[in-house]
Amino acid sequence: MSGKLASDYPSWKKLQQLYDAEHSKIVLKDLFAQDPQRFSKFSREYNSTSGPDVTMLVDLSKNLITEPVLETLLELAREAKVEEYRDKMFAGEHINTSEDRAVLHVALRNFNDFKIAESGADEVSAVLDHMKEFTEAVRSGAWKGYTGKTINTIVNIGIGGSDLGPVMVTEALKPYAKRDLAAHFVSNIDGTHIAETLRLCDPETTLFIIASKTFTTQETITNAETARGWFLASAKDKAHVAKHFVALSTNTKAVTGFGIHESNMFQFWDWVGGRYSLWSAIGLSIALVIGYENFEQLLKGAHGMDKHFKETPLEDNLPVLMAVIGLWYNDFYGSQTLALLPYDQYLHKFADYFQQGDMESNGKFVTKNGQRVNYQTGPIIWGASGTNGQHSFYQLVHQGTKLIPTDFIAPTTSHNPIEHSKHHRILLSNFFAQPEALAFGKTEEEVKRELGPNASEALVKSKVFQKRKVSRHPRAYSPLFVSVGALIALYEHKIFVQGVIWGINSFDQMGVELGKVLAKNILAQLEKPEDVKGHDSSTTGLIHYYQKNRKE
Ligand SMILES: O=P(O)(O)OC[C@H]1O[C@@H](O)[C@@H](O)[C@@H](O)[C@@H]1O
Repeated sequence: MSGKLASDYPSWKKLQQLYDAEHSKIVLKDLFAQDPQRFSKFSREYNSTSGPDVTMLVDLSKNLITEPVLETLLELAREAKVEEYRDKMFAGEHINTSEDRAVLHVALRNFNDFKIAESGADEVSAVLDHMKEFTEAVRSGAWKGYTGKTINTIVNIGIGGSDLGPVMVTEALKPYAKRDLAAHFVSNIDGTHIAETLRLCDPETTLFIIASKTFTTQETITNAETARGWFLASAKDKAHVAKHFVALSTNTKAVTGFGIHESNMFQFWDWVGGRYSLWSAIGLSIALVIGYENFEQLLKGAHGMDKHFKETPLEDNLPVLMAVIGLWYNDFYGSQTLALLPYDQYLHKFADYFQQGDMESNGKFVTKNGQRVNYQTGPIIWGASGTNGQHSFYQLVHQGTKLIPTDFIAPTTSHNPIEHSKHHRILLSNFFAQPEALAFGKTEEEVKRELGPNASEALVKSKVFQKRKVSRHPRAYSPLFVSVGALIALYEHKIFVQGVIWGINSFDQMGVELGKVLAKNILAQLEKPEDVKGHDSSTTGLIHYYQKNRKE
C-alpha cells in the first residue's frame, strides 16, 4: 500500500516466473512423496498466549505451494509493508483513507492490553458494562415488559453488518444459549420477514433491538417502525416503548428521534466498520442469548488472535499465511472463488457471514490512490456446512473444470457426542477424506485396476479425479466460544493482509451506494406510470409491467 500496484513489486514478478515455470508440473502426490516433512513444514499450531486457551491447527500442506513460492509470497507481504500497515491499524491511524477513519475493531476486544490513542477507545469498557448490566437484567427476569411480564423473546432488527454477525455467532454458540429466550433476526425489507417474525411474538414479552450504525438504513428503520406500530397497537401508550425497544448505534440524534431513550442506547464509534461490528454493542443480541460472561470469552478469543497477528513473525503468522496463499490462487492460478466449508453444524452461517466480511472489504477495483488495478482482488466467498455440501456441489469441486480453493474447518470435539460420538466420527472421517480426495485424486491407472479390463474408456475417464485440487484446513478446537472468536479474527486479519497487498481500502463500501440512490428515486415513481422517467427502456418496461399487474 505504498502507492504502488501489487504487480509492481519485484516479488510479484518473481511469483509470476515461479508460476510459469512450475504450475503445469506441480503434483501434490509428488510433493508429499519427495518430502516426508511436508506436513510439519507447512502446518502451524496456534496456541493462544493471552486469555482463555485456544488451540488450532492450520494445515497448509495440501496447497499447491513449494518453499520458494511461500518464501516469495512472504517477500511480497514485506514489500507491501503488511507489518507497517498492521501496526498502523493497531495504533489507530486513519487507514480507512476515503472516510478518514481509524479501523479499530481490535480495540473492542482489547481489555486494556494494547495502547490505542483514538478517541472512543477508552469508552469501550463503559459500553461493555452497560451491556453486562442490561443483559443480566433481561436474562434474570428483572427487566419487565409493560404489563410486568418477563421478556422471553428478542428480535434484532438490522441488516448487513448489523445482522450477519449476530446471526452467525448466536448459531455458532447455540450450545450456550438460554433456551427459554427465543431470538429472531429481521433484516430484509420484504414485509414477509417482519410479518412472519411478529407472528411468533407477544408484545408483552418481546424486546426489539434496533441495530444500525447509521440509524438511517432504509430496511432497518422501516422494519423498526413497523415493529413499533405493531407493539403500540397493543401497548397503546408511547411511554411503554422504553421497556421494549433498545438501539445499537453511533447516531444518538436519530435514535432519540425514533423514541428510544438515550439510556436504552448502546453506543459504538465510527471506527467500527459494520462488517467488523459484532464485537461492539451490535453484539448485544449475542450477549443476551449466551450470557455476558460467554460474550466476553468470545471477545477474549478474538483478542488472542489479534495478539498473534500483531506479534508473530510473518513465517508463522496464520492470517498472513492464509492471505498470501489465497492470493497465490487468486492472482496467479486465476481462481475466482474461495469455498468455506465448516464441518460443524453450529457454523452453518460462517460462509454467509464472510461473504460480507470478505467481499464488501476487498471487492474493489481501484487502489487507495485511485489507480485501477491490473490484477484480481477479493475472491467470491461461498460455501455450506459439511456434509451437506458434499451431496450438493462437491461434484464440481472434484471433477469440474475450475480450480476452487477450499477451507475445511472442524472442531475436534462435538458439543453433541450422541451415540458415543458416532456422528462426530462419521463427520470427521468425511472432513479428513474430502481434502485427501481433492489433493491426491485418482489416476486413470487406478480406476482401470479397480474396474477391470472390460470397463469402457468413457467410464474409466468419468471416474478419474485430477490431482491438483487444493485445500487447507483451519481446525478449531473446543471450547467453542473462545475458538469461534479466534476463528473469526483469523479471517478478519486475512482479509486485511490481502487488502494491504492489493493496495485497496478494505474498510469502505462505496459500491453499495449507487443502488440505494437509484432505489430511492424509483420508489418515488412507483405510483403512476406517467411518473416513471429517466430510465432505460428495460427498467421502464419492468416498472410498467409491475404497475399494470399489481394487485393491492
Ligand atoms: O448498520 P447500518 O448503518 O444500518 O448499516 C448496515 C449495512 O449497510 C450496508 O449498506 C453496508 O454499508 C454494510 O456495511 C452495513 O453493515
